[in-house]
Amino acid sequence: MEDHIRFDAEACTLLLLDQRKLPLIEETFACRTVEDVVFALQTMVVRGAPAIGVSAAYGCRIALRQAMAAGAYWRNELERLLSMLAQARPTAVNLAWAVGVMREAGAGIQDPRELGEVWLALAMKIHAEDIAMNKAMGRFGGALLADGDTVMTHCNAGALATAGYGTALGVIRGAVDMGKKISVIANETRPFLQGARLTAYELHKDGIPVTVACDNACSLLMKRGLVDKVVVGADRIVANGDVANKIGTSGVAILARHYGIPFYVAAPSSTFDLGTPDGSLIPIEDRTPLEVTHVGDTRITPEGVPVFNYAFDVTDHSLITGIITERGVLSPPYTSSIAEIIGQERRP
Ligand SMILES: CSC[C@H]1O[C@H](OP(=O)(O)O)[C@H](O)[C@@H]1O
Repeated sequence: MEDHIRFDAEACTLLLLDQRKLPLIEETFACRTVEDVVFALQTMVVRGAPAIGVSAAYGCRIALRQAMAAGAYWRNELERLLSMLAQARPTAVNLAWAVGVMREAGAGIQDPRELGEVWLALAMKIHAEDIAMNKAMGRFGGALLADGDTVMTHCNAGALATAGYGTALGVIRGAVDMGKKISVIANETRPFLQGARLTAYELHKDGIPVTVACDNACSLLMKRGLVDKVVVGADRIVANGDVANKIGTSGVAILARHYGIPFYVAAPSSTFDLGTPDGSLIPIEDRTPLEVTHVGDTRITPEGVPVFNYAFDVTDHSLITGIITERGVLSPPYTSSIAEIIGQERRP
């Protein structure tokens, strides 16, 4: 599934597999303007921290084409569009990282045509490198899984959340590629159901045994010894190893610690934010109530009753057995292992 994000350079159009409609409908959503890209990010046509970063990189190229219409003022218009893009979703650091990398590469280039060529090449490099990083994570992480393991995941950290192959699901795929028999329990992950709809879709297509579980079955499944390890993705990992990920992740981590089950996080270096010292400072996206009050078009809560819909939570670094990256597996104390292995160098 390495083609769910495509860029038509001639039409300067980003083509996305519409993840809102999976698994029942496979449909492409075309982004011809920055507004289209922002809409796709905010409504989760495309979602998942690395996939958001790759899409934003192509979004910068679209912003340049759009800004050219402003004539002599194209730089001002470009900056307005880039700022709009960078603010589309607040928690996944990959979005700001990708726009920042593009801005840095374009600094000092006066000719918009030259800038367009540089940005297209860089966006394609970010895209290709994400797949390569996923496969490296698969090798490092796959070695941590034992033949016959049942691994619990939360949300979707697969090919659909990245440029292809996946972070947490990349670890699963890496172990399978090593000849290990791995089964997966995919937490459905209310309210957007990334686990039930997207992880199950990906793994079933790959022929990897997957069972969907209600989010609130987690403790029972662990207590009954049905979970050997947990592997999840991340949206932002900060300097002390605290991890922002899909809402519910911290609860899974607390239960895993209670039941003595190893809890791993898989993420590329582009998901690290060394400028933020701890997880209390990570912005948590607060999404539309409609995702909670409705299932599809059907209302399930009474009119007038408020709901919480925080999209992420923060797992304390003390609950994490290891952080799997494309540069190796980080072990506690994370403040030093992150500084040593990830460091400041996170450029593609
Ligand atoms: C490859 S990790 C992706 C990460 O992003 C997901 O959030 P969302 O579906 O809202 O973009 C989830 O937290 C995943 O772990």
